[in-house]
Amino acid sequence: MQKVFRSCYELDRRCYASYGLTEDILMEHAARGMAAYIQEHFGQGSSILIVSGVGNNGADGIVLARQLHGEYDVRLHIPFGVRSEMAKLQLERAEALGVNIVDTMEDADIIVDAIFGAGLSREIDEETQFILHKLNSFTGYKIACDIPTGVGENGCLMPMAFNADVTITMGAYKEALYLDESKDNIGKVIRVDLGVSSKMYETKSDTYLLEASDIKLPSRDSLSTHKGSFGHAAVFCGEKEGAGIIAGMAASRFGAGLTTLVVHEKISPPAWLMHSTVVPSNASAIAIGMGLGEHFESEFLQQYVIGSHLPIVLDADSFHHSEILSVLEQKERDIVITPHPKEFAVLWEHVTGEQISVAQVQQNRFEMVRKFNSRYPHVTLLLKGANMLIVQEEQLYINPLGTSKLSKGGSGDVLSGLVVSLLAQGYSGIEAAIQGSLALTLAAQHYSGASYAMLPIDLIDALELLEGR
Ligand SMILES: NC(=O)C1=CN([C@@H]2O[C@H](COP(=O)(O)OP(=O)(O)OC[C@H]3O[C@@H](n4cnc5c(N)ncnc54)[C@H](O)[C@@H]3O)[C@@H](O)[C@H]2O)[C@@H](O)CC1
Repeated sequence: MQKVFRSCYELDRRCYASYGLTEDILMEHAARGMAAYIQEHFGQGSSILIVSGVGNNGADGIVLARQLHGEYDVRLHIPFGVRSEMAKLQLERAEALGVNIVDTMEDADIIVDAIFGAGLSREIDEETQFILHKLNSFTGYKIACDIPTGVGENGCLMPMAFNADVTITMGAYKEALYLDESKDNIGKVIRVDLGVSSKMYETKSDTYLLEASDIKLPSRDSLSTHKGSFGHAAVFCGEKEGAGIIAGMAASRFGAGLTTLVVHEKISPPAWLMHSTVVPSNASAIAIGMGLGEHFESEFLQQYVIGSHLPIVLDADSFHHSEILSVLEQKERDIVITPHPKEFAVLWEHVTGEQISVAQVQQNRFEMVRKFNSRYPHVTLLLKGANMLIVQEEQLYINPLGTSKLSKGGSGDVLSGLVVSLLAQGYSGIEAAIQGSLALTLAAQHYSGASYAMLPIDLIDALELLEGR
């Protein structure tokens, strides 16, 4: 798990004030990080086009040009001149060394975008957009310095951006790198140190980036166990029964000792899932909403969902049921909610009366989940998306490991099943959401078929592969 920050300017300032470092030292390390990546992945003599802007992001690019000059075929393009003191100083040094400064941009083995980074504060103008379109059309491997040009401080496109294969980010991970809208522009993210280790550079943060190594799979280490040792997940199966069945299968496959589908009428689930018209008395967690429709009577929901004290996962149709949403007020209960952006907009209107569009949710994902959390801090919210956001008690976790293989009906039902399974096995709400989301994304990564072909059952099967990875 890594810390994530909204901005690194304060962290840079601390390096100067507390550690006696200078901008020059930090910048030398920023460029060194990019140079090391290039030296590791590309042979000497490869051509590199570096496009530098007016400020310190541009200065990083100029330093990189100096560091690689002589070893690589470096071409430095500075379309708008230089403005910051550091950029001026770095340009003087590069010129003294004889770095090749070019007036035009041509394709190269490596394209480095150092036009705007953390300082981008408004939409980029047409000339910059023209440059970016040209850079994006080149075939060379694309590296963004710190943050791709055109990605704003909250991660939104302003209005378009450099399409990086890799973003080499300076000092610490930034929130701007994890908005769904710009995921394709960011590419892979690599963080580099700026002259002190990340432990010394970083301060406190309430936002974390989840990594594959954070997964903690359900433990079956003890030998003296029976099915009752691993909890009993009760999964409501509504009008579209397939959704509940998928969730039930995922719950069972992810370790729940018993899984029961709570049904209204007879269905034909797989033989290894039980079904019942009531929530079993020994259930240890429930999940409701997947394909629910209007299947269950109010009194039934009152008795088995709202009146229950069991840990609960609310998904899908739950967000359209104001009576089910009364569960959110229950502070003594582990509650995990797993809306996708459209469901979040519906939920938001229920809880605030304020109408918001899906686009508004998507452009303000971090802000929206924090606002929700300030109303319901005890509830674990998992906002689905290309980068899932999980929040509870002011702690926010980003799961960036999702893949487009998951963009298919049924993936969300699998997620609900994973989370209820973990709740049933005794995980807290926040741990169940974190671990369920990690298991989902890692299982998808393990699926080795074509990216368009994965079915929910493949995802459930891939859960088997997580142990011992
Ligand atoms: N201590 C430092 O200052 C360090 C800076 N570093 C680099 O410096 C970058 C930040 O540098 P800056 O703060 O100079 O910012 P940028 O270089 O990202 O932007 C330069 C300036 O452009 C102007 N600007 C903003 N939006 C614009 C727009 N749409 N059109 C035209 N002009 C616009 C702003 O005045 C901004 O300060 C980081 O991303 C990182 O790459 C790193 O070298 C680490 C150390």
